[in-house]
Amino acid sequence: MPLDFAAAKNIANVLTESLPYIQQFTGSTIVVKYGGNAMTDEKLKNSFARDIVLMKLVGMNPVVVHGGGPQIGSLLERLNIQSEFIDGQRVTDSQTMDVVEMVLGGLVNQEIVAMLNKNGGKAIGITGKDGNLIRAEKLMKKSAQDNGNDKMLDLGQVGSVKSINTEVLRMMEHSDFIPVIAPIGVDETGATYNINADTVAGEIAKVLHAEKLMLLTNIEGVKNKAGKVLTGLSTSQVDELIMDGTIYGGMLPKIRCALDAVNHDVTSAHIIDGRVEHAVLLEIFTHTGVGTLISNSSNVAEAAKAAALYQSDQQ
Ligand SMILES: Nc1ncnc2c1ncn2[C@@H]1O[C@H](COP(=O)(O)OP(=O)(O)O)[C@@H](O)[C@H]1O
Ligand SMILES: CC(=O)N[C@@H](CCC(=O)OP(=O)(O)O)C(=O)O
Repeated sequence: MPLDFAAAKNIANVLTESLPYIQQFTGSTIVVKYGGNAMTDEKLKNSFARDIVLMKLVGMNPVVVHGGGPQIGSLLERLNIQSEFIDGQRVTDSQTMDVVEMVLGGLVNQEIVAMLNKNGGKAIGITGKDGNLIRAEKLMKKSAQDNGNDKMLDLGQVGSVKSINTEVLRMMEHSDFIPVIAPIGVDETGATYNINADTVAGEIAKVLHAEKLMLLTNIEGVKNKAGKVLTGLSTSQVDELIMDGTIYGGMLPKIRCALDAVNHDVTSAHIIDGRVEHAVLLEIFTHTGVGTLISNSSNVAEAAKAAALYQSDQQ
């Protein structure tokens, strides 16, 4: 078959565009929260796996943290166990905790490991219990005021992250292994906790001083009032969008964890559309990316990029 010069030139252009990013990010830690459609659609699953394996091959240090809310929901339904959410957190009694642990620590975690390995990676699945990776404590949630007093809601075995033991992750950083982490924590007594996956990804990115935190979701990115995707946001712009109600619901915990990360040594956080094939690679290796970049204004280079993107979005 004769060489298609136009197609070949296109491939060469893409490869050259990625070169400065490969040089910039070699040796960097990139924490990726994997969830949504990217985790259920067969084509997207493989494209995600190839992206992560390629990142490792070119010298980056990808750390995968996964969700699995819909998968937990469907097993609970099959078992006829009712499930309730308060502010995006699943109320978790001990029966529900067993299902959460089975689904996140077993089925979902091992499926991702197998998928990465099938695509040439060396993934290792762990939960927050392994090597005491995630020390958790019980999360008590404040509800709206009740007769002027704060009412505390008991969410059962839902946890917040108390500390992360980076030892096991640091070991993998200097090897071919790719960690795949299920968001389950443990306390000093050995009690198990169910933790929101975005929160775990953010906390891990913070302690590893990651270059990037990438949160895959099922929407194009953070949108403005008119429904247009905002490709770049600084922390002060995010505050404004929360105050005026443009960011609400499920996007709130995501943006809060992205903000917290960039305020604690993570260079940038990205909320990206996991429905796009190769979303992770496109975000890292191209000039434009495929979602919303959030950066701390004290990081001059990233903030300038975010501000420029925000300006062009407003036009
Ligand atoms: N400003 C905004 N831009 C984009 N999505 C928003 C915004 N504010 C609220 N949302 C909502 O947040 C949702 C994403 O959160 P969620 O569904 O909980 O994500 P995931 O399931 O990936 O964790 C979007 O589908 C959208 O309905
Ligand atoms: C406390 C809590 O709500 N935990 C989540 C953990 C999984 C998760 O976060 O999955 P997604 O990212 O797919 O939503 C849950 O039980 O669904």
